[in-house]
Amino acid sequence: MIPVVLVTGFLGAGKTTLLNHLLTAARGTRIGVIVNDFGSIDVDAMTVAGRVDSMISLGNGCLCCAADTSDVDGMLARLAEPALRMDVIVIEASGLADPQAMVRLLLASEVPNVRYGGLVTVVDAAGFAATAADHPDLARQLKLADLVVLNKTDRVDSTAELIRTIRTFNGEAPVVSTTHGALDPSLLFEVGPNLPVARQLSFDDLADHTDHAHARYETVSFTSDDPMHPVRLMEFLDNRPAGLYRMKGFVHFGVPGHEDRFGLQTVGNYLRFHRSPWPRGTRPATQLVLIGKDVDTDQVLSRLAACARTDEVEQRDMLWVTRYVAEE
Ligand SMILES: Nc1nc2c(ncn2[C@@H]2O[C@H](COP(=O)(O)OP(=O)(O)OP(=O)(O)O)[C@@H](O)[C@H]2O)c(=O)[nH]1
Repeated sequence: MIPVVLVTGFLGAGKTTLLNHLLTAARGTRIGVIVNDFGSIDVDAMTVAGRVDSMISLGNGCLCCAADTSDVDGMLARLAEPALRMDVIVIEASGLADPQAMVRLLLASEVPNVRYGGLVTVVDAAGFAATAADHPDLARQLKLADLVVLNKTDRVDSTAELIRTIRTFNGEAPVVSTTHGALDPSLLFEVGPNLPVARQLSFDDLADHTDHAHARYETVSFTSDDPMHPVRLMEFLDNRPAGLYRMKGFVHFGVPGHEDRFGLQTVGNYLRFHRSPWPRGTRPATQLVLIGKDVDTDQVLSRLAACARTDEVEQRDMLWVTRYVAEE
């Protein structure tokens, strides 16, 4: 029986980072991955690709909104195909997905050689207080968790109080602190002999979900083949609308000496670029996914379009960007 581990967590908590870590740290384990990304550009899938044995992307879909079990079973059956010799299947839920609905789908699966392997909830230690106050869905993700990963602990002074608060939502699940999702894979699946036993859901847990979080958020994608102007893009980023909770993707500046691909991540006020070469065969282009609440998407898209380069760019203009480039 192949365990199916569900990874959930609020937007930007570090689910993809955790998944990438698992894929790297458990190289000997064959991990099948289902990525449930929002937006028409599958940025997470692009980041994950290349490191994964087998991956299915839901593209624009949402697992918890899947019409019926057969959709989910179709994906699980593909990954559980004996020829693939999978040891574990990990599903990265979108930050907005309803874990309860997803757990229910997995428990109802009729694929004979898979079993539900538990729910992991990733929490952003730095953003926890603000997120918990605004988003009741986080409470639900915590309540159902079999394991809580308290991530981004490098961004807080102490975790003791946070762990106490998490315990008020879920007194049973272990809380493991991590930075950059560096969780020991054996906590999730069989690297050693001990398998985690998923918690049984109560009747109440299985009740229908009503206030589905998606409705309150909007996702919009921006793409442009024209290189972006570093100063104008940074002006946009410095003044991004308050409700624009999350941005991720890749930016093409094409400035001499800076022709690389600039991966962009924003979570709340946090902003970082990661620099890397464009994968061979890819045409440089800017591709961004923006997720927000009460954001005027037309205005955001036209503001971004206005950041495309029409006039000359000095090499030193890139300094506005490079101060946000993360040290690898
Ligand atoms: N400082 C710090 N940054 C982190 C840590 N873990 C992840 N990040 C950064 O946080 C940002 C979001 O991480 P992701 O792994 O993409 O988060 P996610 O939960 O998959 O995001 P969504 O799929 O949009 O919900 C990225 O810029 C990561 O590099 C950490 O432990 N410390």
